[in-house]
Amino acid sequence: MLISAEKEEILISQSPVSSMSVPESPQPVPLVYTDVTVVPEHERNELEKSISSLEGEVLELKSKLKSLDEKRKEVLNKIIDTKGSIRVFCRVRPFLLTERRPIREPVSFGSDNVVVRSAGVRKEFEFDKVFHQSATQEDVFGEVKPILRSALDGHNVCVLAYGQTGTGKTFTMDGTNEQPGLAPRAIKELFNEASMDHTHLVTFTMSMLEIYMGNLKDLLSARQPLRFNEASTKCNLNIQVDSKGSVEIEGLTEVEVPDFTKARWWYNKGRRVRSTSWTNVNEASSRSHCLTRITIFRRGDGVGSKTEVSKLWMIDLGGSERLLKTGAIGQTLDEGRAINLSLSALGDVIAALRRKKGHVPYRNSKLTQILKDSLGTRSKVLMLVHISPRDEDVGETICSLSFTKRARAIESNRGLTDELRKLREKKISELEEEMRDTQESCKKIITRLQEAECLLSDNKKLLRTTHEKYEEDIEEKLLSPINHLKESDATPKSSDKLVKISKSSGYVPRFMTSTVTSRLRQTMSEKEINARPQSIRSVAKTLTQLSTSQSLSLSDSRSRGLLRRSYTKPLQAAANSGTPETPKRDAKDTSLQRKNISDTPKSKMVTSSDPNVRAKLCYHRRRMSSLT
Ligand SMILES: Nc1ncnc2c1ncn2[C@@H]1O[C@H](COP(=O)(O)OP(=O)(O)OP(=O)(O)O)[C@@H](O)[C@H]1O
Repeated sequence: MLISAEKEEILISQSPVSSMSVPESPQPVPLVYTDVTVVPEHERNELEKSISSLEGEVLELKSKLKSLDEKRKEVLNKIIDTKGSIRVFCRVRPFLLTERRPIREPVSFGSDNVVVRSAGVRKEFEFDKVFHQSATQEDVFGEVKPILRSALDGHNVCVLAYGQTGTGKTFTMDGTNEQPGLAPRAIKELFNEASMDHTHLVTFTMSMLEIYMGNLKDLLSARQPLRFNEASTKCNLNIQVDSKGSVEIEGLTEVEVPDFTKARWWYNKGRRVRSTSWTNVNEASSRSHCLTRITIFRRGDGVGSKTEVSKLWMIDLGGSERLLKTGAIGQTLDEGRAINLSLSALGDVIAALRRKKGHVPYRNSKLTQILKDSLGTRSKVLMLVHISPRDEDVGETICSLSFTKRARAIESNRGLTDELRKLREKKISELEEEMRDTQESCKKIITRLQEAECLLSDNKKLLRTTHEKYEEDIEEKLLSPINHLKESDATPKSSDKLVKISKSSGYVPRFMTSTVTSRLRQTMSEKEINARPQSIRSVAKTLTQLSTSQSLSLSDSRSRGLLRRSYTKPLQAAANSGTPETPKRDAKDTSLQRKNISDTPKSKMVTSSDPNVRAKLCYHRRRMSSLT
């Protein structure tokens, strides 16, 4: 926004101040030169009006956005509940380069079912979604994304990777640098979504831990033990449940993650610690469960808004091998038992929740104790079961698939009649349509909100810049009358531009009419005059104040009277009394006042610090040389 500036100069006829007295009216009034910054009052008013209307618009848009956000939340929740708040996906690992592909593959699959053939027996398992061997990390993440939105909406969310060793759990959760997995993608998505939330302030913290043989190990702790069984304050952490049922792990490191880069850094650190500790004990990572927790703090931007806290757990579970088949003994057997116990406890909890059974056996393992508040009724659970395509792994594959069968959130499609299935699909697609519409409306409002906020901030900056500069100048002049007068001294000489004002004509140009600030200064000067300052210095100050008032109406007899009084009384009093009340410097001040100021005023350009605003403002130098 450009504020137009006017350059106006006035010449007011004068009689020199050297006489130390002001003759009675209609004698000439002392010469006063001034240099003031003018932000025309009407423009300032317009700016203030625009700011207040923008503020109103921003408030209105935010409230619309809030109600749309509530609607979006509700619709998403319905979609997730209709699909099932505990969903189970299956991912089939492709054959590795080192693996021999059998002539007749034991595992075949459709979009939501897997069929396993073994020793002439055919077993079919249904899932919410099956990811084929060719499915990319992007495809998998696409299905997980809606549940992340749920986490940001305040629900606790749990994403678990389950399966036999070597079936791709870590590949799905962590991925590689070229093909990042669910965890880094999810973290990135959370930051993305948070940055687009205009009604809440969203912040995140991160924790990582490992469960090995029933012990908890803090993966982000500054001090890491070399071995798992080594004494460490960060091993064997205690699990606490507060009165609201919220689970907390005592002493677990929780780091603030302000952005994705920092979050990724911590995540990689935790993964490194995990692999290092496992190298040291010479074991494979499948012997432990690795848990990553992102805690989400979501606070509304209104005064007194509460902070909602929710958790997103991303868990790479230990391998679900059958102990008899592996022929494990000693520590390996113990580890296998511990893993199987906790996996079986997890299966029991999920099955109890699915059946909506009164008692849910959370206490049977550390894993289920930790996840108690994230597997419950208000939570969303996503289990990704991984299977191998190999002939040799058929037994393990059937075991894994049977485990997840228990965990299915909704009645399997097989249990539904065709009609019910169609109805369910129709409902989901209607809800998804509603969701798209709501999101579209949200986007439009966000765009307008961003524009309004940007304009508002520009206008505020502009108002502040001009106002501050103006106030600064006034302050400077009030504090330093000598400097001001010196500056006036340098007033340029372009007399041809000067405007003569006749006192008798009563004509006052528009720019001389009072503004808010000038009235303020006038009041200040009046106060000072009324206080009858005794020193010349005070007189000089008063004069300066009067002179800086760019719009003091000189046709006003009161103003002229003030000018006269301010010049005569204190000076005369000083002269009459003969008291050397006036210090040398003050005498100099007076002589400075007497100086004829004749330089041409320079119009300064003030540009807002914001390059978008670029408002040019002229500083108006006004000359009040004489009153005729
Ligand atoms: N979908 C896939 N596409 C390509 N390679 C895969 C895929 N899934 C797994 N792999 C590869 O298979 C191997 C084993 O995968 P991964 O280590 O992720 O299995 P895991 O189930 O986590 O094993 P463990 O339980 O021992 O940790 C890795 O070399 C991985 O790169």
